[in-house]
Amino acid sequence: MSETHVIPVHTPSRSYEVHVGRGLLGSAGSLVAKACPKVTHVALVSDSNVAPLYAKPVEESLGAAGIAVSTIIFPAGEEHKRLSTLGDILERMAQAGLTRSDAVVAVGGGVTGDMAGLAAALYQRGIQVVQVPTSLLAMVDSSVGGKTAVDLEAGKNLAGAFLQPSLVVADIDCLATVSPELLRDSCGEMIKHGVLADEKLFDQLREDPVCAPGFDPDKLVDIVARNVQIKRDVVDADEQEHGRRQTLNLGHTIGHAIEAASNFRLGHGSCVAAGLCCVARASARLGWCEQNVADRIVACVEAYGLPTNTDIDHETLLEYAARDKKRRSDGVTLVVPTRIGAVELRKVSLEELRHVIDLGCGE
Ligand SMILES: NC(=O)c1ccc[n+]([C@@H]2O[C@H](COP(=O)([O-])OP(=O)(O)OC[C@H]3O[C@@H](n4cnc5c(N)ncnc54)[C@H](O)[C@@H]3O)[C@@H](O)[C@H]2O)c1
Ligand SMILES: O=C(O)C(=O)C[C@@H](O)[C@H](O)[C@H](O)COP(=O)(O)O
Ligand SMILES: [Zn+2]
Repeated sequence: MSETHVIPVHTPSRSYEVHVGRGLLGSAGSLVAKACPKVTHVALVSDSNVAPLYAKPVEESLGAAGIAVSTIIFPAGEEHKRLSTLGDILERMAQAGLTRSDAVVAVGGGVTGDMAGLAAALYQRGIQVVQVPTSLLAMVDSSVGGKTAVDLEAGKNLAGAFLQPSLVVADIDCLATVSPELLRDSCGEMIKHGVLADEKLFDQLREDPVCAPGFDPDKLVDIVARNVQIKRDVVDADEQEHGRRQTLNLGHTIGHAIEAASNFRLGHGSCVAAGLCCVARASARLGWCEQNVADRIVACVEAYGLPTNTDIDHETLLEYAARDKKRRSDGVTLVVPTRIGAVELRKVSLEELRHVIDLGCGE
């Protein structure tokens, strides 16, 4: 059995620990009690797929630590990451009698973490949240860094807040119940991390695909921890995305557009993978990186069986991409790979973005 990694995060608004290991759900209660000593009651928020699998062990562990639990379950799926579901969660928190000294415990994938985190940010103007990610994507990305949001008709994550968690508990054993498709989808964000910060991780992911059947869970603990460190380094340096944190959006300008335009038919990680390939191809054509960089990225995404392009028409992609949160009056900041392990931010006008989409998403 591999060791548990404890990764400290230090942002201006909060410092906390991310625990990554195996068999951690049973310790969730004592970890919460230590990280949030004043909390006596939590709202455990989970979706309709994850709750039947993992709510009980977390409830029991919290109970054993002397913490009362009110469980709130919402219907699973990105299509429910909406203001209406958020409103329902908030009403149920109020009915349960949560006070400002209580907390939310999010048990689930990125949708649960984003929505439960936003509920915590809003409830009585802000209470603590603990993230217990159960999808690989949520473990390596969404549970860390404090971005919370719901989608609007106009696009992804357009209403949200920053709220750093007080604790993250990532139990790799939860991945045993994840479908091969979801596991593959989550790898999109890990490939992104390799491209933006760590060539060694990128090569490791390429040579030994994490989504292959029977992948060693102990090895996965180390890989998840490395991904968390990459994200932590960026979030520590720029909590609220004034500069460097925008690099974590690599692949997302086009990826989010694909996700919203396809009405969430494809998972988030798959859209990021396709968006990453598109921006890499365009970058090579524009001389922003060597052709070999784009070829390696596309080959890695292909090795995971993830999409490397989209058939959505370019006008629609541009429309959604223009509503991106990196849009300012004079254009959009695009994240561009310069080599494997490094990226740069490039300000492009909407006309230039149209050209990037034409070059990157063409035949
Ligand atoms: N806040 C951030 O920094 C951040 C970062 C990346 C992605 N995100 C967001 O995260 C979301 C995608 O996350 P996701 O892929 O986890 O989606 P998700 O939460 O919808 O989970 C995908 C599916 O897997 C199920 N599931 C989760 N864990 C499971 C388990 N252990 N066993 C069986 N089924 C399980 C869920 O019920 C769901 O049906 C998107 O909304 C994306 O925008 C946020
Ligand atoms: O944490 C971040 O910062 C990220 O950009 C991570 C992304 O993987 C994630 O999908 C995030 O939710 C996108 O942020 P958004 O601000 O573009 O919605
Ligand atoms: Zn993402």
